[in-house]
Amino acid sequence: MTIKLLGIGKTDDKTLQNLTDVYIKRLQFYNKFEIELIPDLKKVKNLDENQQKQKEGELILNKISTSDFVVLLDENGKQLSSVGFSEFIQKRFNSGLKQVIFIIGGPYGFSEEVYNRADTKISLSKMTFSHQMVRLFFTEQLYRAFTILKNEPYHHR
Ligand SMILES: C[S@@+](CC[C@H](N)C(=O)[O-])C[C@H]1O[C@@H](n2cnc3c(N)ncnc32)[C@H](O)[C@@H]1O
Repeated sequence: MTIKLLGIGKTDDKTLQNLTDVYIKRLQFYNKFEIELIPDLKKVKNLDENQQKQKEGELILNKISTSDFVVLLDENGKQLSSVGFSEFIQKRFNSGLKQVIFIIGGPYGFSEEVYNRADTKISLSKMTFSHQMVRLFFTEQLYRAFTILKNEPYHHR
């Protein structure tokens, strides 16, 4: 099963990118993990909030296959412990899926169409983080989940 993280816009902060890269690299030992970044929309100043969400939503939906299990990272989603998240990942493996795709929204979140396509929503906190922070926090939590599933001494319960 491939695990993909889909986001919008590149990370312009080198420090955050370098930290995220540490976990991306570590994840390769456990599973096929890919990050795909949709380029930022051009001329966003001419778009209102809804138009931007709509356009980003179309780009996101174009990247999803019918067989994908789609998880939105959303502050209003379900909150899980790290052990709970590792169980969530294990359940996806057990279902024999080809790909699970986690999606980080744009500055205003997701369009209705993207919400409708989603299989579930997961929150990393009730607080709102920047999309670049979410890339780092998510990759670390996914790495942690694999170490929990493998009984490795990274996570202390
Ligand atoms: C700047 S936030 C957008 C916030 C916006 N208020 C919204 O309605 O989603 C950009 C993206 O980062 C992700 N994000 C931010 N905080 C999060 C959290 N606490 N848990 C999960 N994802 C989060 C979401 O994917 C969100 O769409």
